[in-house]
This record gives sequence, structure tokens and C-alpha cells, in this order.
Amino acid sequence: MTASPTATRAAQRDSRRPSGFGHSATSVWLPPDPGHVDTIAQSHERCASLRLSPIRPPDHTPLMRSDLAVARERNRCLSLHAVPVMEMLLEQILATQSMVLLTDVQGTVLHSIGHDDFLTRASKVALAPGVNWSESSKGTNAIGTALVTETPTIVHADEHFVHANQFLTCSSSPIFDPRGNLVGVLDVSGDHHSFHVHTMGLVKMSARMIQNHWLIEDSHQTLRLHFHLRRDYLGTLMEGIVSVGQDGKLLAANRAALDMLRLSGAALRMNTVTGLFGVSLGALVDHFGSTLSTPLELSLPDGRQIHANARFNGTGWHQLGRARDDQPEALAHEAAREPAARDALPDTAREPTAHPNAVPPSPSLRQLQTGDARMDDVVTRVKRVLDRDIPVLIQGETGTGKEMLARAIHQGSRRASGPFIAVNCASIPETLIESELFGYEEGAFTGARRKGAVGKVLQAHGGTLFLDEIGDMPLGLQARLLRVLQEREVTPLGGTRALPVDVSVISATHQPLRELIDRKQFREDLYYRLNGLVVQLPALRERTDLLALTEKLLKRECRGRLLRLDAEVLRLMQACRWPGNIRQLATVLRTAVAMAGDDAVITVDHLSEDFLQDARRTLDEEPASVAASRPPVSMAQHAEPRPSDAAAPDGLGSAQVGEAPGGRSTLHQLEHDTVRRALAEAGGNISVAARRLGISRNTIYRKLYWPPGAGR
Ligand SMILES: Nc1ncnc2c1ncn2[C@@H]1O[C@H](COP(=O)(O)OP(=O)(O)OP(=O)(O)O)[C@@H](O)[C@H]1O
Repeated sequence: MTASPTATRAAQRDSRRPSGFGHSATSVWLPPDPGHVDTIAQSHERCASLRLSPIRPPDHTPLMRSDLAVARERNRCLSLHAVPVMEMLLEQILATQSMVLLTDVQGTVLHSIGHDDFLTRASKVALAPGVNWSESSKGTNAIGTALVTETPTIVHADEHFVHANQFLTCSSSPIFDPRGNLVGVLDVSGDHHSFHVHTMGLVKMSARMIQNHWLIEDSHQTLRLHFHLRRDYLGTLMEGIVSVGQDGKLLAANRAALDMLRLSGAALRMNTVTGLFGVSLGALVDHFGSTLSTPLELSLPDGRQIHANARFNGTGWHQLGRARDDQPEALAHEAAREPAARDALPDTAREPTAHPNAVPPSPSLRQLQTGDARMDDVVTRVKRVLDRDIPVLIQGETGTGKEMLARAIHQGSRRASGPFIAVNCASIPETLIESELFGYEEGAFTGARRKGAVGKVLQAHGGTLFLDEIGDMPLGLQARLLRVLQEREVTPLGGTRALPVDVSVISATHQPLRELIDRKQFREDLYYRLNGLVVQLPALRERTDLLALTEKLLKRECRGRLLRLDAEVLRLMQACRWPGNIRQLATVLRTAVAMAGDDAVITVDHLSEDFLQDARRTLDEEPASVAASRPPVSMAQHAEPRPSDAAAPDGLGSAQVGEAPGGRSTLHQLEHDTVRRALAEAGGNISVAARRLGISRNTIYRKLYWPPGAGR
């Protein structure tokens, strides 16, 4: 049985009955285990070495609203799976005057819900969305410390480093995505008088629920193996779950599985079901495909016995059976590799092709050209250095599509069949970047994960390593990265053997690296190693293809439905400064599509309050001349689209302006007239007209000089 929210809710209800947790019963605080005291002591040492003050109130400034919106969008999958569980968790602890918080991997609170009385007190110490609760910002606290140790953590009363936080009792559990990456923290915080011994258990169970739900949702057309060392734990939140691809490779796992298998997420993906469980995919399909199958007893490579059940998300077991029959070589190869595959050698360090739902599909470079001249130029320049071993440095504000471009470069290169490994240097806690990048040998350090792990650099072997937010890489590590790039070999932490590695490097930043060099925050030699080709992505407000991009994203969000934006919406979109760039545009459209329900037209009523405020503020502030120069938006000024118009491949306006032939304007004539008028108004300056119309110069030429029906 899978851990369904309902079943678990019942289990939780039962488990709390004897203690009377449902009413305001509290417990006496006792350190949960001997390791707890060490954890707190080590955290206090870290805080002291960071020169944090226990007395001075820490900085509570929350993120700006637009930055919080960006952080939430970045963590959309996490929120999607966590928020329903948070609500359920709150129901369980309602009587304890506490609150439930969700943070991202940097410790920034994304969502908080809770008891009204406590919310008022909590707001004084800024347990609120947008505020950062990492250890380096707030000292020892359950969220920050759980992020460092990657284990469930309680911090009670005066265990908090900062005195102002000592009225709190907090229980946190880290959350890992289906690939084993730490992505955030779930936390319950309340007044320390309301401490309850079962809170930590509830938080841990809720975190497991989030992870299992995410993993199960993410595993399409894959077989899932649910297992445990004890048969009676099958079907509980304690069971391990791994998803297996059609070629027998392991794709994802929950934390319980990784712990039982004693593997990191990256090492898991180098294994096959045969290698780890001693049974082929075909045998599993045969056994569990029958109606009355019973759990199987399987052996792990170290001899431990486990009990396993299997589930399948997809059209049916027979699909997997067919995949198995179609790929005898893959299975033979799988059988031949057996347990040796768990050694993380560089030539086996290729990731299997990621699960189709795990990462967004990579666009081609051509698909990034939607009519903006600066983007055209970026793509042209990037194409010239493809496969020439020239590192690319992508600069641009947040959300401008830096990672999307990096994926497109990888996709267009000879390395496309190799892995694309992205490392966000800003979102990994500073203390973990080194191990995350270079990996570590078993027993290399204490206080965090103790098993060995393959670093991201080695995982990218044969493919592309994407170093996002490179400007945030700590100075000390920059020297180490430079050495790896120069010598093309990596020595994991605690290891002695250097492993050769072949990666193509793309890095990205929103920071002016040259200024960082002047301020001695970025190494000049590393800069010159990374900047073979530097490209600058334009901010959305500078792009001339807002309408084309909007159409593309709207199509993506509508999934085949017919929807258009009305004139006022388009006017506001053109006025908006888009601080979150394309990411923000995508979010605004996604929300609007959802709010529109069955309506055929998106109106101002469907837009989020945040966006409306930003756009209206800009409109209020800008001089009348700027507003007057804004091009008329054709989409909104014409009749309702007919179904056949929706498929028009052109920009938003044109897709909606088709009119019946026979005396009235054709689509082409309307476009032609609009372009001519804009050109006349711009005094014949094609660049100005292009900018005002939101299309590229090339499109202007096409619209003016190509006959109707000619290819675009
Ligand atoms: N050309 C594009 N077409 C459609 N969607 C795009 C395009 N460029 C970016 N996006 C979307 O915008 C969002 C942000 O893109 P991406 O993560 O590549 O930006 P980024 O510059 O790397 O952001 P950050 O600096 O915050 O890491 C993603 O959801 C992506 O799918």
C-alpha cells in the first residue's frame, strides 16, 4: 500500500490518541537522544565562528515581494506537494498554538500557516514568508540546523543561539526531491511551553509523505519497488521506494530507500534493479503482473534480505513486459554489471537519461528565437562555439532563461546524449558546496551525511556541467574549481585518488563578475577560465518579442485550450517592468489560465494582485509620452477568434485577427498595414518600429515584403 494522505492521517490520529495530543496537552522537554546535544553544540560553534551575536537581534528583512514570488516559482514542485500536507499537519497540532512553515534549501520561508495567537508572536521574530532562517542568518534554529545536518532536528528554548528566539520550540525535517537532492525544510514552531514530544514524529511523517507523494507523481511509465527490511513495514511511511525505468535503470528514490540501500541519490542512478536487488525487471513484471501477487523476498548486495512489493504508474504492466522483450541486450548488459556498478568510477559516471518528468524538456537553440534581435545574436554566437571546447558564460537577470539557454547549448552539442548536470551555487548552503561539487569518500566528515557521494562534477562526466550563479561561489572554493577545470581531474573530499573527468562547462550569473573581481570577491584567473564566450541575455522588459513569448507560454499553459488575453491585460503586460523576467511572465499566465476557468478570454479579473499592483504603479509613474508611444495591441482589438485562427503560427495579435475574405481585411493585410503605420510613426526607423511593435527587425521585413502565404 502506498502512504496515502488519508491512511496516514488515520495512522497519525491513532498514534496520538494515548498522549491526548489533540487537546492542549504538553510534554516535558528532554533531549531526544545523546546525539542531539552534540548537534546543538556543533551548531553553536559554527555560529560563534561566523561571529553571530546571541544578543543583537538578527536581520529580519524579508525578501521583496517580487523576489519571494520568484523563490516560490523556483520551488513550485516542492510547494505543490507540501502545502496540502502542511494543512493536514496544522490540523493535528491546532491545539498547541503553533505554526507550520515550509522553507527552500536556503532557509527562506516560502509558506507559513498557523494559529492566529501564535502568528502574532511569531511575526515579532519574523517567522514569516520571505524571511531567511539559515544558521548563518538566525543562528542555531531547527530550520537552519536541519539544512546543515540534513537530518530531522529539534531546537528547543535556550538551545536557540539568538536570545530573542528562545521562547520558541521548533521541530524540522529536511525534504528531498525524488533524485535525492535536499530542496527545503518542513518545520513546526511554537511557544516552548507548548512543546509536545510527538511533534517531531508528526513533522518527520509529514516530510516523508511529501517526498513519497512527489516521487509517486513523478514516476510515469515506470515500475516502483516498495520495500523494507521488515515485511510488516510494507505499505507504511517507513518503506523505501525506488522507481525503475523501462531499461531497468534506477531513476529516483525516497530517503528511506537511500538509507536502506546506503547510497546517495547520484550513486543510485548509476545502478540497475538487477545490480541492487538481484532480480531482473522481467522477473519483477512476471511476478507482480499477476493478479494475486505476494511480496517478494530479495537480497541486497551486502546480503541483507528485504521484502518488496511493486506498483506501476502507466498504461499497464504489459507495457513494461513489452519494453523488456524489446530490449534483451539492455537486460543482458544489466545482468552483467551486477553489484560492481555501485562503484562511482568516472567512466560509469554517466547519468541515465533523466525521467521525462524530472526535468523540463530542453529546447533547441532555434526555439529560443522568438523574434528578439538580441536573442538572435546570442544564438548565432553560441552556435559558432558549439563543440569547440570553449566555456560559455551566460549573464542575465534572474528568470531571463540562462538555464534554458545552457540546456539548449547542451542539446545542440555532440554531448547531447551525455548528462546535463546543473549546480546552483547560490542555493546550496556554503558549507555543502564543496562536497556537492567534488563528492566525498565514505567517512570523510561527521555531522552531516556520512556515506560517500559522487560529486556533481563527476556526475557530468561525458556531458555538460552548468554552474548557475557562479558569482556566489565562495572564494576558497574558486581555487579548487579552477584546478579541476585546468587539470581535468577531481579528488573527492577525504580521498587520495584523482579521477579524470571530461566535462564541457557553462556558467551563469546575474552579478557583474568584473565588479566582483575588483572587490576581490571573484578570482580573475577563474573568470578567464570560464569566459571563453560571454553572452548577455536581455531582460524581458528590453525584449521586442514580449507578445511572441506570451503566446508561446500561453499555449504551453493552455494545453490545447483556446484562450486569449483582452486589451487591458495586454496593455498592463506591456507596461510591467517584469523584475522576475520570463519566469514571472510564465507564473502570471499560469495563474491567469487557472483563474479563467472555462472563460475564453483572460481579463484583469484573472490576474494576480501582485502583478496588477506592479504594472499599474509603472503606468502611473511613466510619462504620458511613453504610454502614447506604446504600440496598439492587435489581439485585443478584433473579433473573438475562430477555432481555426488559434493554430496560426504567428505572434499573438495575428493569431487572433483573421477575418473572413470577401471585401474585408485579410490577416496579412492587417499585419502589413499595422507595420507600415508603425514605420511611418517611427520616421522610417525600422529598429524603433520593431521595438514598439514587440517584433524583430527581420519580422518587419517579412511582414512588409513577403507575399501572403510565403513561408516564415
Ligand atoms: N525562451 C523561453 N521560452 C519559454 N520559457 C522560457 C524561456 N526562457 C525561460 N523560460 C522559462 O522561464 C523560467 C526561468 O528560466 P531559467 O530557469 O532558464 O532562468 P534563469 O535565468 O536560469 O533563472 P535564475 O537566474 O533564477 O536561475 C523557466 O520556467 C523557463 O521554462
